[in-house]
Amino acid sequence: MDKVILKTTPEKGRGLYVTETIPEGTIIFEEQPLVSCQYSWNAAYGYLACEYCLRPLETAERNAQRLANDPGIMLPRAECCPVESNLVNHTKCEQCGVLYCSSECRSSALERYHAAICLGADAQNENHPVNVLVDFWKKMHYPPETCGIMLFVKIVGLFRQTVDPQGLQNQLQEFVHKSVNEDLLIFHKMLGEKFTKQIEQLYSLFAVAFNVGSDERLSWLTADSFKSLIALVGTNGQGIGTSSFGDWVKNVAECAMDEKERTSVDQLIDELYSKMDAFVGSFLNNEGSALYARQSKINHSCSPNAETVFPQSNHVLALRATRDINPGEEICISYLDECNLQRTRHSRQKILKDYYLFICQCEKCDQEINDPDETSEEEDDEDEDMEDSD
Ligand SMILES: C[S@@+](CC[C@H](N)C(=O)[O-])C[C@H]1O[C@@H](n2cnc3c(N)ncnc32)[C@H](O)[C@@H]1O
Repeated sequence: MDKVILKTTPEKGRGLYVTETIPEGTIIFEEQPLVSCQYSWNAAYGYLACEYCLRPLETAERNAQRLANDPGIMLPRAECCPVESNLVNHTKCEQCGVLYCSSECRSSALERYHAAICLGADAQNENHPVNVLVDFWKKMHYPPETCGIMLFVKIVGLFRQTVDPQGLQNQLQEFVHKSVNEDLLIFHKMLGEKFTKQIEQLYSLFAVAFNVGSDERLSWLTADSFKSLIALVGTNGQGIGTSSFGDWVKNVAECAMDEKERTSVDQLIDELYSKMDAFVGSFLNNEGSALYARQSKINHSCSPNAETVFPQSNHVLALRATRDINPGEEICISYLDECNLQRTRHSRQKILKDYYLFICQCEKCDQEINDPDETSEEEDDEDEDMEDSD
């Protein structure tokens, strides 16, 4: 029996609840996305990920060399790099050359969407309408990226190839939707004010690239539906980060080794992270985003009892309990990062309202309802900075 059920409440809409005790550390469920993609700038900067599942394709050593800008870097314990042992399985689309971590991923992509959107010999042709669209998007949305245009391109592919367009439409409708006015706010918050003005132009390029007007399966993709689709991704999209160097570091930490080797490996890791910090800053991962039907029903809490993780270093999401969860309790994750989660009720509510467009009604916010509506001096400064950058 499934230990998770869907329930609706007037305060938060749909949410996931558990039917039996879930001990801390349990993987509550795993989920494949409806669709996932690497961000466009991330790909353009040379971060190598499987086109289908976002698994890293660079060995940890090559990854470290690139991110630290030092081709002389050599990593010990090559057996701790999962990419190394899988290199023989790497493959590509024979038509356009995009890379896959395995023939299974290539087949899944081809069967689900890639056959309909493959650019073939035009993959590097910058004048091809799909490349013009991607380029336009990149000029609107510089790193740090929050959304990938390829998600929309792949959705086109899904609609062209599915045997059940209505079923796919229903799957999209199942994600939470906002009102048209809220959609505009989401664009603004996601991509900046400039984007709001350029959305019409983006839609024109999208419509040309995919002959939206003359493709029966895409006739629902009017300018307004396109905007709603972008807002849907803004509200429901889940970020994914994968890294072969990160995987190597984790695996090395679990290896048995003598003290001398441990000290030298730890020193090397510290040095490499410093070098990477100096060269690429916080951009260490292959990054992208995805839509998950089940995970998108999980509400936010300022004292969450679960977290989303990617234990297979690809787009397969796992929901892990971060404490024991009792029968009847709602599963909640945090939409805020660790740093914002530590802020006062006033600050947390403000960020959630400004960036996620809802008033948080979690248990912690309820308990702290009588806390003063003031932030510390430091938080006041940060709040002002955030408002300035809006
Ligand atoms: C990704 S969806 C989560 C599932 C959603 N409740 C549904 O009905 O599909 C995010 C939306 O859920 C609602 N939500 C999530 N956490 C909430 C909270 N702590 N308090 C109030 N509303 C919340 C907000 O409307 C938010 O925009």
